[in-house]
Amino acid sequence: AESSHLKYLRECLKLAENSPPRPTNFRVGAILILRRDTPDDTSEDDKILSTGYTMELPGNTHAEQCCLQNYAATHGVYEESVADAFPSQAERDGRKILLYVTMEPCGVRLSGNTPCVHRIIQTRKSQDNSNNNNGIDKVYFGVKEPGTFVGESQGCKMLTEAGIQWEFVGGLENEILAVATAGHEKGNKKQEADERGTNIEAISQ
Ligand SMILES: Nc1nc(=O)c(N)c(NC[C@H](O)[C@H](O)[C@H](O)COP(=O)(O)O)[nH]1
Ligand SMILES: [Zn+2]
Repeated sequence: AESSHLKYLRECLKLAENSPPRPTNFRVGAILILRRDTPDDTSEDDKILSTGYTMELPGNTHAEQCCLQNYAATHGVYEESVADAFPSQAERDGRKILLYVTMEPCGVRLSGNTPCVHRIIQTRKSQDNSNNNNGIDKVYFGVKEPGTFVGESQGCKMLTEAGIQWEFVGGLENEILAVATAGHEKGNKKQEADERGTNIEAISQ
């Protein structure tokens, strides 16, 4: 059977298809989920906490940003303190808070808006500064960010430096890139090679 990781990345890819194609960003989908992150990968008590896709919310918004903002809005908190509304340790019952996203979270954005890695890190700084780390435990993504806009992506490194686990899940790269770059002008052989090339190399933690 297909791994749950690929199952959820396929769900994220479906979300990404709702995103309006633009030459200036990527179409990405994200799902925030509560689940047991067990090696055998089977768990019945998964709970979807929120979803998001690029430009779902007004403005130049990213999938991960919309996912967190949607959760915050439905729980009556500001996005900056979204983690305060995350399930308590008791409610989690040993499950982890995972973020599935079709593309590596951005470490820098050409627009200068807050990168998604910062938003993910922010969830682990709970208001009362207790180190109960009630934030996102791990990020799963299906492609490294291509070099189109920011060159060598820094997202993974920044997550590692912040002590947040991440894992690249192979198998959907071509589909994810095709959706992500639908708004990019075709025929630019250099750009296409660049966008495809970055995902051939293996990604190591
Ligand atoms: N992980 C991720 N989720 C998204 O929803 C999205 N659009 C990107 N895209 C990354 C890319 O680096 C930025 O889109 C460009 O750097 C332009 O920056 P803006 O998006 O205009 O802030 N990356
Ligand atoms: Zn982003």
